[in-house]
Amino acid sequence: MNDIKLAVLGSEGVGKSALIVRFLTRRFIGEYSSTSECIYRKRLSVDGRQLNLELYDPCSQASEGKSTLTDQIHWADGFVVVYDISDRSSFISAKAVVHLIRELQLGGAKRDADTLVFLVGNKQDLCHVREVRREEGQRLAAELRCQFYELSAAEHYQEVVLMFSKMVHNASLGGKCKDRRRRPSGSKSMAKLINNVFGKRRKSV
Ligand SMILES: Nc1nc2c(ncn2[C@@H]2O[C@H](COP(=O)(O)OP(=O)(O)OP(=O)(O)O)[C@@H](O)[C@H]2O)c(=O)[nH]1
Repeated sequence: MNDIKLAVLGSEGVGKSALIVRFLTRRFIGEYSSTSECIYRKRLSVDGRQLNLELYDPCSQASEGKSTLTDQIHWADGFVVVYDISDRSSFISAKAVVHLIRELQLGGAKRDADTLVFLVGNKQDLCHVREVRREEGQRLAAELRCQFYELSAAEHYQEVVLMFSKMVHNASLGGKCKDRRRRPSGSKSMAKLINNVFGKRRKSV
């Protein structure tokens, strides 16, 4: 069975956990406990093939033994790089992350690399306080050779599932799945994912 490793990256509070939880549980839950980075696992069937999906959710807070962004990029097959459309600084961070992915991929001769980086503008429901125009996201994605999505983990279940499904599909093509790489850190089961919910104290939007 093949493993697909996806990293969901982006600056603090952009909604990385929210997107992952939406995809894995169908639910949007306002607050998440994530004091440590983690990997969630899901078994999927794609085009009749059984796949083990590993989804890496970094924790933005500094913690001892935390993997570096470079470790995370080396580990993953595909990347969902998230920014918050109501926070321009998160857009600038997302751009830097995609640049780093491209830089580290240069030596790696990864095939199909263009299809394995998605730029995602999250929190589309906050368009009344938007700081990043959709066209800017589209332009950046074109410049960086990424696929672009603008959506809302809070309001768009189908879009979130479609986005992750497309990434899984892309990563499953062409023998992209790597076998043994160092895991960025610990892993978590679905039970732990559920346990994380409600634990984190954070300002709601
Ligand atoms: N309005 C709105 N709020 C969202 C959306 N997605 C996430 N949030 C909120 O944004 C805050 C941060 O969400 P998280 O999923 O914890 O963000 P994160 O990127 O995992 O944050 P770190 O783990 O600190 O890096 C929470 O209060 C969420 O409820 C969205 O689509 N719309």
